[in-house]
Amino acid sequence: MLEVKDLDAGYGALRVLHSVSLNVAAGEVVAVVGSNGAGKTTLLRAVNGIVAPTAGGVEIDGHDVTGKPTEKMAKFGMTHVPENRLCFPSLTVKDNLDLGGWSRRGKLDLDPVLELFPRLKPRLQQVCGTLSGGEQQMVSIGRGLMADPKVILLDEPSVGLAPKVVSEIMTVMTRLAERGLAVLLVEQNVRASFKIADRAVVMQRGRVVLEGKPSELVERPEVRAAYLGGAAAA
Ligand SMILES: Nc1ncnc2c1ncn2[C@@H]1O[C@H](COP(=O)(O)OP(=O)(O)OP(=O)(O)O)[C@@H](O)[C@H]1O
Repeated sequence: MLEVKDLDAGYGALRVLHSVSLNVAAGEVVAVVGSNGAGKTTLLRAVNGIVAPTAGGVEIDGHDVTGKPTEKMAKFGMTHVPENRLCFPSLTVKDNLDLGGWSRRGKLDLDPVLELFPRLKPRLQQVCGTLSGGEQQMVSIGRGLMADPKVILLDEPSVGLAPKVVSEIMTVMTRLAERGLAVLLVEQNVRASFKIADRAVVMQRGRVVLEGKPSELVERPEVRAAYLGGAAAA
């Protein structure tokens, strides 16, 4: 579904991504982990065209979408949930969600989002700024889903959330894959993301250095030392 081939990207003279390749099939969750500054956020931005790739390519379902503007990406079925919980604080939950459906043809349908996040149902008329951090993250993901994407890119959805909410959000990743989406998940929370990911990619200094099933990667001493505090993932 999503194919990233030899992608290079950066900011001005700073080259951040060096020939990054990965793919995500429909119904699969792929986690991208790596230390601060490894280039994970830049990877999602380059895949989504917010940062223009300088080499390499991005395909959705065989269509070349490299560097296309956001509205084109949405039309091809890609949605990006950025790190900073995009939630318009003075708008209601419903208005926030409806805004996410701008690129969609036909009628807006809140039901698939409310089915994933039942907690939002009684809060549809509440303004987003008064929600808890976890609920704001649900709105942010829900907004992305309103476009009815085939591919969803998520940048650290668990950051700053209580463990119970983190596990709720991770369960949603699995449910999205069950609905047939290709899920590309950037996470600092390696333990939580490895529990639900089908495959994982480890990035260092803008390069993919390891790739495999989480169950295989946790056996690697370098992965344990760097990301799991020396112990295997529970
Ligand atoms: N807008 C920008 N302008 C210039 N340099 C940037 C910009 N955004 C990121 N960088 C640089 O790109 C490199 C990779 O940053 P990026 O945010 O992609 O890493 P990351 O792996 O997501 O890190 P973190 O886990 O800390 O969020 C860093 O050296 C960073 O300083």
